[in-house]
Amino acid sequence: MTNVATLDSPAVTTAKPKHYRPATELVHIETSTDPTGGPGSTVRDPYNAASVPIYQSATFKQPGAHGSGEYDYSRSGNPTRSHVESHLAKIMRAQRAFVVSSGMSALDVILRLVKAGEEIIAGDDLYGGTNRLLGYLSQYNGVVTRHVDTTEPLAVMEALNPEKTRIVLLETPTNPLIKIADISAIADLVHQQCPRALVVVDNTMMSPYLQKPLMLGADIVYHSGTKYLSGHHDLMAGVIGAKTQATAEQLYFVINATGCGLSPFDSWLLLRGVKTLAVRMEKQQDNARQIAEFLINQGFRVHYPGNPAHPQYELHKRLSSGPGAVLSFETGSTEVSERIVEATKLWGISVSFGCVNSLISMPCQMSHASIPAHVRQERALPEDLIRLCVGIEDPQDLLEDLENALHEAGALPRKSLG
Ligand SMILES: Cc1ncc(COP(=O)(O)O)c(C=O)c1O
Ligand SMILES: N[C@@H](CCSC[C@H](N)C(=O)O)C(=O)O
Repeated sequence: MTNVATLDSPAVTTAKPKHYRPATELVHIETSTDPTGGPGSTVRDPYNAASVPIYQSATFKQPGAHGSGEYDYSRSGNPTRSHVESHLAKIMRAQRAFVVSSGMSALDVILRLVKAGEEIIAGDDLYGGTNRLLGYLSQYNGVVTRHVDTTEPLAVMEALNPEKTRIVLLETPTNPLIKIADISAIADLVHQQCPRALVVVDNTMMSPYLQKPLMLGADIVYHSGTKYLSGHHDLMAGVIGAKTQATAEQLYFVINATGCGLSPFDSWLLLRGVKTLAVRMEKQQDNARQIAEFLINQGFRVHYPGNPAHPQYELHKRLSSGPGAVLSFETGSTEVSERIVEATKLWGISVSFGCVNSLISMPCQMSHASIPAHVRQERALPEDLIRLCVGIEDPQDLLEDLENALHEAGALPRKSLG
């Protein structure tokens, strides 16, 4: 059934997988010893291995001169990669999923669906690397991005151009200001006004455990698999979910043509990580709620969708099943923020998030440093912003370490805002 040289990728089935509750679904990997795959399974394992094997092979021998084997070359398809892709398709409620070498490479694959002269609409608060890639397309490929406030569906609507808009790219919550975009309302508007446009959601901060954008009207969802999906900062990966077979085929073509499919070993690591997503996310989120509450009580301006004072608290509750474990806060002084970051002992000073360890960073100097200072200023990204990515440690230790750092930096006591 495979046609690796052109559009279709190997090991694909149209069978509908059985759905369980989220924590069960993450652990339960469907395989079959049936040579035809079996119901709900896209990948067969002749030996019934309890852990999906790593097919560390670049090529696959063919049954004859005309090829026709299910796999021929790992750039085009690999059984370990197929396993994780079919598992993630089920979890994201996607028609098809693809795993690639990083979150940025997932976005790169998606953006290749846009031709010169067409336009992208994206947020004005978004990950620095995303901003950089969009800037590159504008400079070298003739694809302009209009940055708007995606917390306002009307702002998106006003930027839509039925002839030109090809992609509306949403991050929700945004990195690092944790703003929320109404995926459903925006998807409805876009589909009515620009039937050719695709609504693409970067769901990295939520993971499919907390939010499923394809069920909210998005056409494509992607994640940095480097973050929650793998959970241990021991690999780089990108995960794409497509709502329709037609979109999936276009994406697969680019992945095969450019060669960014995830390696067998990293596919295996990603699959192992995904199984514990529910327990990690529940614990990290629980810890994050406590940290946010502590900071709010100290009078800091905290950005966290679990905070009832967050301007889109109710909207986020409608879109997702939880606030997640990334928050940011302002201190009022870049120097004070630097001192806080450097005074922590348990919180690692590091970019990225979604790891079992807690991390602290200053976005303007780290993850978002590639956005020029004047653009950061125009977009009101505070230079003193501290981002916290909460891990699975004992929350009391995290709170004590943070409180000590705040004292050491001279950031406490502050007047409580109540
Ligand atoms: C929201 C968001 N999307 C995408 C990416 C890109 O992912 P990766 O680092 O895996 O390329 C990142 C971070 O790097 C991110 O924070
Ligand atoms: N030097 C890197 C910075 C990566 S930031 C990773 C992550 N998305 C985050 O928000 O912390 C780069 O230039 O991309």
